[in-house]
Amino acid sequence: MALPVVDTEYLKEIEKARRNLRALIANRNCAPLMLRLAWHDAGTYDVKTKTGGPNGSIRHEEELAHGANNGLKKAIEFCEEVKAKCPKISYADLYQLAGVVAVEVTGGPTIDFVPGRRDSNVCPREGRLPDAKQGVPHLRDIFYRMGVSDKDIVALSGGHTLGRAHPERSGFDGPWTEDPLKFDNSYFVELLKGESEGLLKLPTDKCLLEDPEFRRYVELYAKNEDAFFRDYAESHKKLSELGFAPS
Ligand SMILES: C=CC1=C(C)/C(=C/c2[nH]c(Cc3[nH]c(Cc4[nH]c(OC(C)(C)C)c(C)c4C=C)c(C)c3CCC(=O)O)c(CCC(=O)O)c2C)NC1=O
Ligand SMILES: [Fe+3]
Repeated sequence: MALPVVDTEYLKEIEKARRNLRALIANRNCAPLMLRLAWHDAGTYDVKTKTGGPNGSIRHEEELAHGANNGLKKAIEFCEEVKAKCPKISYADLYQLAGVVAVEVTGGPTIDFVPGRRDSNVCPREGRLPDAKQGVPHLRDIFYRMGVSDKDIVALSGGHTLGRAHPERSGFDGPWTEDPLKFDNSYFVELLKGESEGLLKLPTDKCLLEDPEFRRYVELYAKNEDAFFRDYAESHKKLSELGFAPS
């Protein structure tokens, strides 16, 4: 698929899509779902083969059918409403813009968004996203394959400040924090507090406490929300631009 030409016309379309996404996310309360959609499209990147990544391929049935993507069809349908009003935007840009807007409207950091991602019809094989039931070695295998660092792994896991797990989607149940629609550093505060009635901790969340390299960032972010916001914004941008060299 052709790279969208990022001219003033395209930039105007991006801003129109941003406004529509703000309205959609506010009206449907779907910020967490949209953030998960953005990650699941971007998180398939393989830095060695330069395949996968934020290229809109998740819109295809083949990839939506992957186990880790259970429940994301709803997010794809929500984005179709915006695409209908902003036909020039690539799906790749639309899904990443949705993730940026989801963080912004729930009180998180402003994330720099550079448009121009190309859509792909090639779906990566299942298994590129992390398996929530595994631990430290698996997390590093998956995220190093994307080409990101230990700091990125911890900062991005903080995205679980939003939303909840659903038994019919992943088999897990419940929110990670007391306010699943507020983007803040409470994910890390809860992680250090230990088990709390009604709050979820995935094995991949808990394992961040086991490894000293991960744990030092958990402790920093639990103490210093500004540091979390700064590092999260940087890691979010990095993941949303994997394989995409902004022109
Ligand atoms: C670091 C490893 C990691 C794993 C294994 C992971 C797994 C995971 N993430 C979520 C939901 C989930 N995940 C996320 C952000 C998210 N997810 C994600 O991991 C990837 C994509 C790399 C797997 C990243 C890097 C981010 C960062 C922002 C949100 C906002 C929600 C709530 C969605 C909702 O409320 O519907 C579920 C529950 C799905 C459901 O039942 O609805 C699971 C099992 N999330 C992780 O972080
Ligand atoms: Fe997640």
